Amino acid sequence: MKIIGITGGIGSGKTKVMEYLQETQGAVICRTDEVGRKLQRKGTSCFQKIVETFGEEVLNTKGSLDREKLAEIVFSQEEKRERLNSIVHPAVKEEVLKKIEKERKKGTEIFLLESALLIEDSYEQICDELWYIYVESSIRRKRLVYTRGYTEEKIEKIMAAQLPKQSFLDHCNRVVDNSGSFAETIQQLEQIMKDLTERQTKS
Ligand SMILES: CC(C)(COP(=O)(O)OP(=O)(O)OC[C@H]1O[C@@H](n2cnc3c(N)ncnc32)[C@H](O)[C@@H]1O)[C@@H](O)C(=O)NCCC(=O)NCCS
Ligand SMILES: Nc1ncnc2c1ncn2[C@@H]1O[C@H](COP(=O)(O)OP(=O)(O)OP(=O)(O)O)[C@@H](O)[C@H]1O
Repeated sequence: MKIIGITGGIGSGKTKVMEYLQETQGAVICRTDEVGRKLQRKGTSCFQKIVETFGEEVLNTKGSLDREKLAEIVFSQEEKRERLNSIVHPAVKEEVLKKIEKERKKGTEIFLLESALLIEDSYEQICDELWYIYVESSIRRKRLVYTRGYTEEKIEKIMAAQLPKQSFLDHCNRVVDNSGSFAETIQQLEQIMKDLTERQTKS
């Protein structure tokens, strides 16, 4: 099974790329954002630790995590973000490793793992390749305001909490430039898949 890590800054199109490869290549996909969200549900051990660390003010009226409120805190204060990361990230990695084992046993050929934080969390050790989905930050800002209704301020703070372009370039094996139309991105993805198939045939 080939494990490919899909990374890049917020709003670079990682999910869109993964969904395309899921549809066209039958790849199995795993998003750490989603895994994290499940592990933070009311009543879980992560949830418990978050409430102990951040207090009940990060809960909504239903007693679940108020993600917007928590985002406000952790994207403004590095020390708080590190505390949240230290609660959530190890649990996410454990879950991801379980999923990988399950798919390996099923005979899955391509497993795609998506996160903005693959490099920080040393997923290089788990992935056979890392792909950097690159989009110029001004275009990412426009897409995030338009599609998610994020404020410019929120986007700025999240971007500041993520690695700069050069670090992604230093750690990734391939770069997909998704700044243009998605049709242009598809062309790059097809080229990469062709290269992967050729390498596999040769080895
Ligand atoms: C702060 C939280 C509650 C905000 O939740 P919300 O549902 O509003 O946003 P979501 O989780 O979809 O994240 C949106 C985007 O923000 C970026 N982001 C999220 N967490 C982080 C982080 N710790 N550092 C840098 N960027 C991050 C990613 O690009 C992500 O795609 C949530 O992001 C969180 O718990 N983050 C810490 C855990 C984490 O790193 N999760 C993601 C990978 S495991
Ligand atoms: N080439 C493109 N042209 C226009 N819009 C695009 C393109 N690629 C992605 N988008 C849009 O940009 C937005 C962000 O893309 P997506 O959600 O895939 O990013 P992401 O990298 O997964 O974000 P996050 O870091 O939050 O997980 C989405 O609304 C998506 O439809």
